[in-house]
Amino acid sequence: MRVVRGRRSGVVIAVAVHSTQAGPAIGGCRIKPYPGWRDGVDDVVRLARAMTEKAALAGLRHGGGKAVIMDADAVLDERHRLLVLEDLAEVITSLDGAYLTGPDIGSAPADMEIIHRLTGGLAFCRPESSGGSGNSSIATAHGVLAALEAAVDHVFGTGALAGLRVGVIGYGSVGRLVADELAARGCAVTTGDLDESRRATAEAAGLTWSAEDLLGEEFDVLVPAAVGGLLSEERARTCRAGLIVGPANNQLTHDDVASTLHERGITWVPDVVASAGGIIHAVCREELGLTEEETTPRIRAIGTTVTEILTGARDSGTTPQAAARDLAARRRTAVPA
Ligand SMILES: NC(=O)c1ccc[n+]([C@@H]2O[C@H](COP(=O)([O-])OP(=O)(O)OC[C@H]3O[C@@H](n4cnc5c(N)ncnc54)[C@H](O)[C@@H]3O)[C@@H](O)[C@H]2O)c1
Repeated sequence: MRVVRGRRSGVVIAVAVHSTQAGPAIGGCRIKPYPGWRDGVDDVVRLARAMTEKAALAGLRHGGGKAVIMDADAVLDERHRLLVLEDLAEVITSLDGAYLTGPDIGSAPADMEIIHRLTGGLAFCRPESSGGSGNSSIATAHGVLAALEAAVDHVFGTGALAGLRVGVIGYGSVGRLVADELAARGCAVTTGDLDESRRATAEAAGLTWSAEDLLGEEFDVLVPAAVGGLLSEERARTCRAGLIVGPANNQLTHDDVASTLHERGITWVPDVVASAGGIIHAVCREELGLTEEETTPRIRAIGTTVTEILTGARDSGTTPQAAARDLAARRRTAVPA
């Protein structure tokens, strides 16, 4: 773990490397404000740990890591942003290849191009025009859909999506792709976003827009596609969805929430599985040199992993979270594909 105040930017940067057992740690760079630097450090540690599980479950030769840039107001002008990226690149370089970064909340492929250049290649998801795999949202959405199809099959005993009532929390880059695709497949999709300006696009795609708290509404499937930490103990006790599966990282405020959901008969697919499409795409395209056609089945395999986790949880009477951790540990010690 490195926590520094950037000598150029003055901004606090934390980089956590949780594991390099399977290979270099991989995980995005988050730029957002935190109440205090300790909150940012707590966040980076949780996120890095989740990345280790995500990489193991995805069968990647990587461990988990994460970077957070604790920008006071999360608005960096171009000049300041460059100074921050130079400071981050310096930290990444000092880790001697143990950590590879990528985009996350607040950072983008253009930032990765700069870090890639400054670190001699230690960043994923540069723009396609620069030889990278670009924005990961499409691949992440494909992975969520693969996870959702498998989970629907497991929970409702049918792979048919048409007619399901689905709530999508957050109509951003990934949420929009997932919501629109589900609507196109005949689901009754309700979505909502703090950003009301997205409403017209959603309604044009045939979705129902809701300003209500979707966690309290009745759905067959709930897709958390906004920020992490929406599922607290209290919300888990009142949630009325049959199945929860979505891309938001670190959806649970605490591990115990997984037990509460389980006891209430709500199937929760761990986000470390459902959100892995983007990272699988980046590694397959940029590191393994696979084509899009060769990469797609690797993303679709998220569905097989979901089935394995949910079946394992049912057979052993544990939560999907416990089953996912167990499977991640087994895959980490096996030789990854
Ligand atoms: N983009 C990827 O490839 C990727 C990969 C893995 C995980 N994720 C995770 O998936 C989630 C969505 O990612 P994204 O790239 O679509 O982000 P995004 O910023 O494009 O979209 C998130 C949307 O959620 C909205 N939002 C925030 N808080 C909300 C709330 N409380 N209620 C309703 N809406 C709210 C925002 O206004 C925004 O429109 C994030 O948690 C992200 O960390 C994304």
